[in-house]
Amino acid sequence: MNPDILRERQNATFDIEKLTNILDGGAERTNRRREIREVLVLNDPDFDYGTPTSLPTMILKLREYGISDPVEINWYKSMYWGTGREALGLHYVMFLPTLYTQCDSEQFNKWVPLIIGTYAQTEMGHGTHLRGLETTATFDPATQEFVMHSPTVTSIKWWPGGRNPLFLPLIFLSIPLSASLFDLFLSGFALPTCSGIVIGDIGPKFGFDAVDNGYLKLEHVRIPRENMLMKYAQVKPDGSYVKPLSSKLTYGTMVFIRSLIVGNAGIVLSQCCTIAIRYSAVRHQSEIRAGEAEPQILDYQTQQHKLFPLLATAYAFLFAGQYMIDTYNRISGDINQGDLSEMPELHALSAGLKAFTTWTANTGIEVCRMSCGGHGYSRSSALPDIYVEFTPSCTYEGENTVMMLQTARFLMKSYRQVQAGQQLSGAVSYLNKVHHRVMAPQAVSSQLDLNLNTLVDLYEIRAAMLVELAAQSIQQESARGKCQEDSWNNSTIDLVRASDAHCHYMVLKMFRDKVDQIEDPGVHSVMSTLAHLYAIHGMGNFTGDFLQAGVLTGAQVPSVSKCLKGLLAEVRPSAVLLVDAFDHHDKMLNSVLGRHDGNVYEAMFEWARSSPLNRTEVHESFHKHLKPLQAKL
Ligand SMILES: CCCCC/C=C/C(=O)SCCNC(=O)CCNC(=O)[C@H](O)C(C)(C)COP(=O)(O)OP(=O)(O)OC[C@H]1O[C@@H](n2cnc3c(N)ncnc32)[C@H](O)[C@@H]1OP(=O)(O)O
Ligand SMILES: Cc1cc2nc3c(=O)[nH]c(=O)nc-3n(C[C@H](O)[C@H](O)[C@H](O)COP(=O)(O)OP(=O)(O)OC[C@H]3O[C@@H](n4cnc5c(N)ncnc54)[C@H](O)[C@@H]3O)c2cc1C
Repeated sequence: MNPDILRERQNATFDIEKLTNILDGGAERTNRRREIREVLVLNDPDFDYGTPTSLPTMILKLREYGISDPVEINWYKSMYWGTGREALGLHYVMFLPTLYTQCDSEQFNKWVPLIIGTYAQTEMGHGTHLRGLETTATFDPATQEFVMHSPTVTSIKWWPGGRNPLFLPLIFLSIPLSASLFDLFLSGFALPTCSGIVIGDIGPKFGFDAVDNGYLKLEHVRIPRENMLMKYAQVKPDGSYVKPLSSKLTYGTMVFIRSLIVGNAGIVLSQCCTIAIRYSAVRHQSEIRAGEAEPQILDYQTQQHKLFPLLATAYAFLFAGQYMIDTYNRISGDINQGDLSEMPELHALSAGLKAFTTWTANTGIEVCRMSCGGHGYSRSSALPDIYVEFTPSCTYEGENTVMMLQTARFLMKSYRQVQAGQQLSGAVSYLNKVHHRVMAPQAVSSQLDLNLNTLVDLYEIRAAMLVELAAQSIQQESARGKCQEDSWNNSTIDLVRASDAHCHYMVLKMFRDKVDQIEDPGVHSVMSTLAHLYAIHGMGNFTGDFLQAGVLTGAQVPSVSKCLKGLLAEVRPSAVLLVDAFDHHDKMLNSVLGRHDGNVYEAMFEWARSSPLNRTEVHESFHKHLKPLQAKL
């Protein structure tokens, strides 16, 4: 083991295993995760690490081992495929959940055990604006069929992931907005040459190469009436339409995956922090004091400033992900029972946190890559691949700006309710204080109060102020004679800013609440330091907001920076131990720089030597191109 990394692991001030257990949701979950990793994957003789041919093996193994819990499936898949994607991701996170939530019982029993599918909602002309989808589904009572049709070039279904040559069944969204199981295979359309079906691949993408994203054009294709997913809405044999309790129930799968994405952003950021911080512990470069040995780059304050706030953010997002999925499970359970009262709040929270966490993690991955210098740009670091696979999460499952505006819609509605004298509950209850002006700037002392609860309060006041400013912008636009829609559009910068601040406050509050639950003194101390770092770093990035909210004075601004530097120094001794607690296996990280043993250079040389370009002493291109050219010169 590299001596630097060995030294970093001495003198631990907290129990790493206990922190890993907290991240997993308990010691039993840690043990189960490791059992899946060590026994069911790494020590499985059939395991052929992450190669496409092993996809069928993985599916059969999941069935052989009886793994059906979504979290355990994710543990198995992430071990099997490492940081890469695999073609069936969409099947597990969108196709199956749609069948689980939108099929009636007869359809569920008929389809769920049998098929693998994809999710075809986006069209060439519309991905965000679902009410603008153009594909039509026209019911023909004479034949009890829907006639599916793509009337325009912009209505061609575009992007469905995992459209394999066998034509996966599709969850298909069409106008009137309803979901149907469009099963090319089971409906007898087994080949693209069938009349009415034009299908293909949309071509090379930025990344996401393990997933074949396709297109599908339909020309008056008929499918049985029974293929419409009829749990919430039905078309009866006589053609009468039974409306769902809410038209937004069809959007349920997107809310589910957005809720999952929050925790995934934390996982991806934790992977990148593991790689960058371990590498920074073994990389020596330049000098701090003339004539002394080159220091570990982790001892540079700028390197700590790049990585430690991201480390704190990774923990914050992992805890936010736990909160988000627990909230999703609770509210979707109520929805299943017909209680839709918290559906708007679930939508607003999942939409906002999905955007907030993916934007932050997306930027953070690049900071981690650049903090590793040239070796960060090598594929051996795994960082370029992680970035390429993660970055579309800012676009898919709800484009981030649009998601922030959905949250803003909920915040504005809540603000108007408070103005009308209503008492709010839930995540926006802090807006109650706006009405009673309790949000007035606190008499701030000359010293910054670093109590975590006080910091949460300051973020709450910042969010409330920005919500009020956005509402006032809309009111001012209306006062200038603008219609409601133009008043909204002319305030969308303020609205996104308010949603971002609301999400920032929510994430910090979740982090503080999680720290409060930690009983082990050592773990509580180090997590409290990270939560402080997350809060102070955000205050440094958005100082203007806190000044504008009257909760920070100009005289206090230097103390924010001073406090930040102190917290960086406080984290330094525990940095490697804190990424060890994420418990990412080398095989899954697949990163020369992030190895647990820190033996980067030897591994990098071996990795380079294995490059295809090094298979022969002289590359064949010399003999094929250069040598003949030399002969002519
Ligand atoms: C392994 C991972 C692989 C991932 C591969 C990627 C797959 C994909 O990307 S699948 C396709 C994903 N596509 C999307 O996410 C589409 C995004 N667009 C939408 O969700 C919607 O178009 C919208 C929410 C942006 C707008 O919907 P719309 O029907 O136009 O609603 P309005 O904006 O007019 O708002 C009306 C009203 O409805 C409420 N609402 C909207 N969505 C939901 C929801 N999901 N749940 C509950 N309520 C919802 C909205 O809040 C409004 O309420 P009020 O303000 O009370 O009127
Ligand atoms: C890797 C990948 C995989 C995908 N897989 C699938 C899949 O399996 N199935 C599927 O159905 N789809 C899939 N998609 C499509 C994805 O869901 C859409 O791309 C996404 O919903 C964004 O919609 P859009 O592409 O129409 O972008 P647009 O909405 O056209 O966004 C373009 C710009 O317009 C802005 N904009 C749009 N509306 C507003 C507004 N109201 N206010 C302010 N600004 C606005 C956006 O902020 C953005 O800056 C995938 C996409 C990617 C990248």
